[in-house]
Amino acid sequence: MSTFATPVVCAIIEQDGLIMVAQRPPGKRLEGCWEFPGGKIEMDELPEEALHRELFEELGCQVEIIQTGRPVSHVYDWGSIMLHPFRCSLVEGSQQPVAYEHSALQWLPLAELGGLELAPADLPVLEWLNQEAAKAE
Ligand SMILES: Nc1nc2c([nH]c(=O)n2[C@H]2C[C@H](O)[C@@H](COP(=O)(O)OP(=O)(O)OP(=O)(O)O)O2)c(=O)[nH]1
Repeated sequence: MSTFATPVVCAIIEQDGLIMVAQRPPGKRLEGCWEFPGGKIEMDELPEEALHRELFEELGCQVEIIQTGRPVSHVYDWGSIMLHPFRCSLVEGSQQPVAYEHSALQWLPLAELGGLELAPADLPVLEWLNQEAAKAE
């Protein structure tokens, strides 16, 4: 197995106090798990560029970045990823997200995300979101 960690971006899209999560489709790794939409960063692409590209491809929406999180690494049995999380909001006039590539989308309060079967790499991201929410109180 390569020791190179595949760089991945993900967006925590927030709207009206809710967060969007997307369900990974059948036939893909982590099938049925919930994730924050995004995907692999391509060669010669900045994380922010990958984020905008992936969200437009997967959901048809445009976002602006509210806050950049610290990248988290996770080792799966098929390899490692380095996940770059971004808190985002939809830009004014953007299409609402549509599940072009996911099985389902749902908007949930932060407190309910812990009850989902999230992709394991997303647990430290959830921890970060909880820390930021506690700071904002
Ligand atoms: N987009 C996204 N991917 C995540 C998250 N958490 C997590 O472990 N991943 C993993 C799943 C995939 O292995 C990889 C992202 O790959 P991808 O979404 O671009 O493409 P893919 O499903 O075809 O990936 P793969 O089957 O080749 O691993 O990162 C997350 O919150 N969002």
